[in-house]
Amino acid sequence: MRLKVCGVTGEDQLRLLAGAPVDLVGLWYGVPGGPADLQLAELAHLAAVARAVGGPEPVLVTLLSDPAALCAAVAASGVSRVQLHGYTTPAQLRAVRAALPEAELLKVLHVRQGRVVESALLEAYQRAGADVFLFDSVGEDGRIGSTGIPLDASAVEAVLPRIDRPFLLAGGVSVAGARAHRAARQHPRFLGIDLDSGARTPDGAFHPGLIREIRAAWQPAPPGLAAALSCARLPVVMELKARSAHGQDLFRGRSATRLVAEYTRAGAPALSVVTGEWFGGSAALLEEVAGATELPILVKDFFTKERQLATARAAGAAAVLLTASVLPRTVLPRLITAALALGLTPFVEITEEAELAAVVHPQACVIAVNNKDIRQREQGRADLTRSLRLLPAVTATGTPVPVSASGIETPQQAAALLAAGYRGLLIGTGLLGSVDLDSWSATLARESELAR
Ligand SMILES: O=P(O)(O)OC[C@@H](O)[C@@H](O)c1c[nH]c2ccccc12
Repeated sequence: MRLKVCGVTGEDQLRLLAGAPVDLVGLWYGVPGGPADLQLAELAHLAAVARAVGGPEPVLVTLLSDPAALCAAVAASGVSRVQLHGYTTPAQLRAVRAALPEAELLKVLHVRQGRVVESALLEAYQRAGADVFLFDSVGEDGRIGSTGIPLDASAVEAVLPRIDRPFLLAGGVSVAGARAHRAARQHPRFLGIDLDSGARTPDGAFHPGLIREIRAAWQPAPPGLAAALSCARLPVVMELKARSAHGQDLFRGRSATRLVAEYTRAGAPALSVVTGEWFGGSAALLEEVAGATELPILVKDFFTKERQLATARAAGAAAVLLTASVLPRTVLPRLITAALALGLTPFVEITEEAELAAVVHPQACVIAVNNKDIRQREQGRADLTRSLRLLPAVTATGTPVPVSASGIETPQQAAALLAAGYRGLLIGTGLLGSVDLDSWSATLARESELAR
């Protein structure tokens, strides 16, 4: 995520921001009457200082849309990013694009009274050569730029399906505001945020501590389970399960935090936490794991109600287990849809091909074949051939990462399932019981290299 701080007027501010987590600084030029407006010479001087201190890169923020004036400002300052903050028309933007072919052009989209003022022109701006969009709120009185007014999330979300450029969000950006913009923050084209008043103490001074807090709050969540598995060298969801179905203690005195550290060192792309009581799990276990990792977390419990999914999400889940064999046929589709609406990946476990019929939106789900039988509380023996048998049917649903779960004990078994075409594995007991996790995962890496 990129963070831009707008309205810098002095060298001392640039030096202060060089030590803060800031990527871009906005220098105002051609903003008549604006509190941070600079003369051309000041703009050029501050841009030079910004380059010299090696901190955030400058952006020329302007209400101008005249190509000649903008060319002169770019030439004098050497700033190659231009934020067109006014009501520039697509034709004007096209002329600026032609005059400054190398510049990065950020077009501001104004949000006023619940809608994007330029909504009808989005495609035209894209065709005219806008590189980035920046949503900003307009004051009641029509004032634009650094209004401090919180940006309307639904107005932004309404137009996101139509834009194919990266975008920044601005307008009263604060720690508290991050929540309302969750959907936009998770959008693949979300580029970052732009702050002005939110970055300052009441006396107007920039405050690195505040900026750091806002950055942390707005940082998009880590990638979902499917993405994490697809990019992983070892696509193994490593599970924290306190007890086996037979009541055997699997943590053996190790804390959850310590296990998280061991799994992370072994290269886990994602973790699974069993919160179900049968397996000695609890909400406290999830809380401890969520506090100790940034990796996506799959929560394994017997979810039957939408409310439970929301609770899991709030506790830090990225994915939730939905067990096809124990959920009535009408309930599974409802829970899948509810999970997706909450931004959770449904991790749907099946044991028979027929159960796939109730899996809606398979492209957005991770579908796992459970090698044990959960209806017998996992007491029976594992049958890894079930995974091999069901793989073609699972793949045919269009799920991006078919997973084989349960009963995988050795790295050799794991490598064989990956070689057969599984894109992910879920392993608990085999890892928790191994004496040396690092060598377990090193063996798997070696075996799957050989199989390739
Ligand atoms: O420990 P194993 O055999 O590697 O299995 C892990 C996981 O699949 C298993 O814990 C599990 C599968 N389905 C569940 C449902 C609830 C709780 C736990 C589970």
